This record gives sequence, C-alpha cells and structure tokens, in this order.
Amino acid sequence: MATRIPMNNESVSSTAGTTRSIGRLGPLADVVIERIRVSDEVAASKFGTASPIEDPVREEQVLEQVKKQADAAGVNPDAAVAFFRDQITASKVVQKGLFARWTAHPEEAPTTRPDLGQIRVRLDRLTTDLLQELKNTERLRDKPVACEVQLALAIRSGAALERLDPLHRQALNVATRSVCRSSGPAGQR
Ligand SMILES: C=C(O[C@@H]1C=C(C(=O)O)C=C[C@H]1O)C(=O)O
Repeated sequence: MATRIPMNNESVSSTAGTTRSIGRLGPLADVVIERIRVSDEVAASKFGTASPIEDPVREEQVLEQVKKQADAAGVNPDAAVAFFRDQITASKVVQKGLFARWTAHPEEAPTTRPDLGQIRVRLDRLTTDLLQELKNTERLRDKPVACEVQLALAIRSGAALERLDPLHRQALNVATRSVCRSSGPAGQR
C-alpha cells in the first residue's frame, strides 16, 4: 500500500519557526532546531547571574512531563525520555558554548536578559510539539535505513536553511542521535 508522504508545510507544529527542513523528518527537525535556538535565550537569561547552566530539578520536571504526555499520546515513554535527554544535553552544549564565547568576547555578550520563567513556558509547548512529531514519524523511525536517509536530509537542510554555526550544528547532531532507534523493538537495528 502506498504511504502518503506529508508535505512539509503540513507540519503540525504551530509554534515552529519558518524553517522548512526537507523530507519526512523535516517537521521534526524544524522543532528540534527551534528548541536549540531557544537555548540561546536560556543562555542569555543565565549569563552573568547565579543561575547555573545545569538545573537537575528542572530537568526532572521536563522528563516527568514527557513521560506523562508520551503515555497519553501513545508514544513509547522510554524512547521519548531518551530523545528528550538528548534535547536537554543539546541545550547545555549550546549554553556552555555561548558562555565560553561571551566570556572570551564580552562585546558579543547579550545586553538584555530574557526571563527564564517565560522561556520555560515556551519550552513546555515545544515538548508537546516534539512529542506530536515523534508520534507522526513513529513508523518511519522503525525503518533504520529509510530513517537515517531522511534524518540526514532533514538535519543537513535544516542546518543550511538556518545557517547554523558549528556549535549549533553540534547541538543538532546530539539532539537527533536517537531519532532512528527510538521506537523500534529491541534488536531491530
Ligand atoms: C534549558 C535549561 O537549561 C538546562 C537544560 C534544560 C532543558 O533543556 O530542558 C533543563 C534544565 C537545565 O539543565 C533551563 O534551565 O531551563
């Protein structure tokens, strides 16, 4: 049976930016990139304050929310948690990189400090969007070869469209490393 391939402009994510990464994992890559972009604002909210980059209590809250929502949405909760651990690691990669950059080049440091509470509300919305994309791509992500091909297409096009620098590309690689092994039964790869 022919599978209908959704057009990229059918992305369910209403909060995703204007990036249109190519292929069947394009909409997922778009939201991943948006979350990585938000990490810049997280870094700006913390730089020069007592707030550390790493906040284990908040991380647990994020992962608890993921478990609950994944269950409710019929997404494998373990796979969803593994994917979100990578999102969190990716965010810290960006934050650490920007802290280092801004410390070495204070003239590049942000001059305004966004509110972390408001940013976290946006991150919570992106959690919902990302879980929806995990759900939408479940069958593809069970097919290792097709998934890897689509993932390479999506992240390369997304990184190019967004003109991501090496730091943000590194974060994108981290954030997508479990995409193609997250939903299949053990031993499928
Ligand atoms: C994004 C933040 O920074 C870190 C990354 C987190 C995330 O990606 O969700 C959560 C907590 C922090 O360890 C934050 O503090 O909200």
